[in-house]
Amino acid sequence: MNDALLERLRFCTVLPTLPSVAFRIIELVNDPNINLTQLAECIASDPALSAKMLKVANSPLYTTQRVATNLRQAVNMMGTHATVTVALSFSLVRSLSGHEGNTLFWRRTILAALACRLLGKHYGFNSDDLLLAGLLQDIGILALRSVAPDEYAELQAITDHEELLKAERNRFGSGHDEVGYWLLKRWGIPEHLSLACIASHADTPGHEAQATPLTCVASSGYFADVFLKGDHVMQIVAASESAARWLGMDACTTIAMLENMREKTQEFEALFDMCVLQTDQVDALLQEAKELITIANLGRQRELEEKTHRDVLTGAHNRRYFDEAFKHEFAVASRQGWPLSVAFLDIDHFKQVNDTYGHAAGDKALIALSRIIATQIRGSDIFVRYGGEEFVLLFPGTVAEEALIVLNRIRQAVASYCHTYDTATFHLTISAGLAFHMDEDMKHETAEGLLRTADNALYTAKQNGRNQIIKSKAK
Ligand SMILES: Nc1nc2c(ncn2[C@@H]2O[C@H](COP(=O)(O)OP(=O)(O)OP(=O)(O)O)[C@@H](O)[C@H]2O)c(=O)[nH]1
Repeated sequence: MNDALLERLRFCTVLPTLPSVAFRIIELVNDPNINLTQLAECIASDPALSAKMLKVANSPLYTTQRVATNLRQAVNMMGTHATVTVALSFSLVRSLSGHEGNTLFWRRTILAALACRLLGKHYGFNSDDLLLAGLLQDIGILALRSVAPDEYAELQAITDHEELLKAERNRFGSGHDEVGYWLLKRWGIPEHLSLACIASHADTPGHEAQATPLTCVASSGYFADVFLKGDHVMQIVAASESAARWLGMDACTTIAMLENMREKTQEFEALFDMCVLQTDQVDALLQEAKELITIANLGRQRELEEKTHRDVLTGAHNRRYFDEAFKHEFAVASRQGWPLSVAFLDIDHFKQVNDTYGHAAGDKALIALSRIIATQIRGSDIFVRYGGEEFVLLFPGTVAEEALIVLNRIRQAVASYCHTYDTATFHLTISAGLAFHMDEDMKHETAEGLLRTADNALYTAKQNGRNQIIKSKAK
């Protein structure tokens, strides 16, 4: 930490300090032989804290079937560790918040602590430790305010937390993260908790996103800001980004966490005797954010699916898509007795195009041809690049005669199209074999069998001189 600031902190007589009960509790935290009786006695010495502990033990946050009617029972029910951390949390907030309970600082601190607790629960960490770490993470702000009240007052207008930290570093040489760490060490707070101050402002995770108690603290401030700042949707985006960066949490889970926070806020307000939420707009905004994220996710998923189902060169469906779709259409047609026409298409003498004009000209021709075919079919028809210069057309719900009309239309459109490449122009033709499924005399046992019939018909079309469609004969 900056030396000059350290000097000022050391000699400051009004630094925030904890009530004596909190110091005794810290001593107990560091004592490996701590027992529940000692702890209960320590808390009992502070009537306000005792009442609070009883309230906490019976609150929905610590739901158990039993009700604690006295402090001893409450401490027994919560166990040593939870009692220590919760008692420390409350005595800390009570003594430090003083008369300024509802300032932005305390509202953000309480909300961030709530976020820490819920994140801890979500990832299976000790949620009481995380609650306390969340409460402690910005304690350095109080220290800086005590040491330089006038100078700090000038930073008061900065509402963005990261901007505030930058301004502190400019003004004092160190920010509230380092100052907080120093203060907590001085109080004797265990290292795993005091590190929360530093973690809350680490620049980057330094490793791949991974949920740890410290990365929970690091993202908790962003969760709190969703409820505090005017531009909620931007804050939801920031919370979602930070949760992804630190914890690897997806956007839907982030929204669910925020909803959970919203639900639990009232209980928290009651426990800390503070009013932290000032707007009921949050509900509507969370709903809106949820819808936006769902739509974005669906869009992304569809885009991805589309990409994996399409041939890159021509945009036609690919073989992987066809295998699934064909199996499905064949099964539906067989079950319902619906007609299904299938055509195998092949470009005539395509090798000559490559050999004469080059592979790039062949590619361009494949693209043009695919466009022609795509414009001649219905949305329910399935156009597939089966491989190389071979294509398959599936016509669900279409009898062979209708499919034949479409195929001839395609054949004519292809034949009349003039391809250009550099200065060269050329024409192409296609041949196709058509097979049909579901008439009494044209039933196929399997999808593969149906495709084979179409392939055989294509072979006949080639044999017969190309540029023609052959409809397979009834068996
Ligand atoms: N440019 C280009 N050519 C391809 C692609 N895929 C396959 N081909 C070519 O398509 C040609 C197919 O040739 P063949 O199977 O001999 O058939 P054909 O010349 O069309 O003759 P017929 O089918 O008998 O009328 C080969 O030259 C392949 O290299 C591709 O993606 N791009």
